[in-house]
Amino acid sequence: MAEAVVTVDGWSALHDTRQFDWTSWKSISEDERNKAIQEFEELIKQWETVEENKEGSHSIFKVVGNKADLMFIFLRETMDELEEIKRAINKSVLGDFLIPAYSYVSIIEMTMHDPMKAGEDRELSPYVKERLRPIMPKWEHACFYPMARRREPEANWFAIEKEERTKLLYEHGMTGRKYAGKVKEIITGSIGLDEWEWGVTLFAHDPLQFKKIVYEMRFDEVTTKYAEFGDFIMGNYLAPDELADYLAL
Ligand code: VOV
Repeated sequence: MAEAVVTVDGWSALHDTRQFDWTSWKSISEDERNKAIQEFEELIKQWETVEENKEGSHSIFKVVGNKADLMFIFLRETMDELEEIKRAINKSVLGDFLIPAYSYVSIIEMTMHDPMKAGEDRELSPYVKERLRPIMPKWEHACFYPMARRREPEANWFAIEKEERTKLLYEHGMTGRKYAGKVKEIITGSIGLDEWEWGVTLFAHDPLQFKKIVYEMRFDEVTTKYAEFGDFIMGNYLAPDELADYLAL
């Protein structure tokens, strides 16, 4: 029987996308709009303090397609904190206009089995610790999508030997390394938490790099043979001081 790989796990993640109710937003007074923005900016300041203390991380993106208007990504030590954040958004005045579109709940993970050093366990080095509790880069673009590994009779990821999985992930990692400095990734595990098995969050300065890396990886055996993909969502970074401009009419 194939052996499960032990994972090391880090911060919990909430990807929360919202449609913005522009029609209702237009119907309130400018004064009410300004108050709503100020209140939300205070909320963002609280999240910034958490990030400065390295107790979590957050980023907000303006979604390009019509799947949503905004994508919030939060990383926190506990699921309680993630639920509190969702509630705080919903209780805020701006929250009345942020209509839930889609969400994804997962936990940052790495395997203990080091694909770069087949047969060896990973040390809990400062590098690994940092990857499990990362401060998200404030790069211009992010792309999120959920994934699963195939469980077909002729291609069952969960039935092949650990050494084979390590080898395939090693090849995958080598493709990924070509994108150093261009694409940063956060892999979150969602088995038992959400519909798919992993969440992939990518950051880039140039969105073309998302297309290039995902295309190139389609030729890695781990993807060709074993990967299933959910919907992709792509957004442009919204800096905290841009919120008022974003909402201006
Ligand atoms: C930006 C580049 C980049 C780099 C360097 C990179 C490296 C690595 C390494 C070394 C490892 C193994 C980790 C561990 O836990 O030891 C992984 C793991 C994983 N990846 Fe990755 N990945 C990248 C990028 C990257 C992309 C673009 C994708 C999606 C496209 C595709 O076609 O899949 C992806 C997926 C995954 C997944 C779903 C997992 C979990 C797999 C599992 O089944 O367990 N990933 N990834």
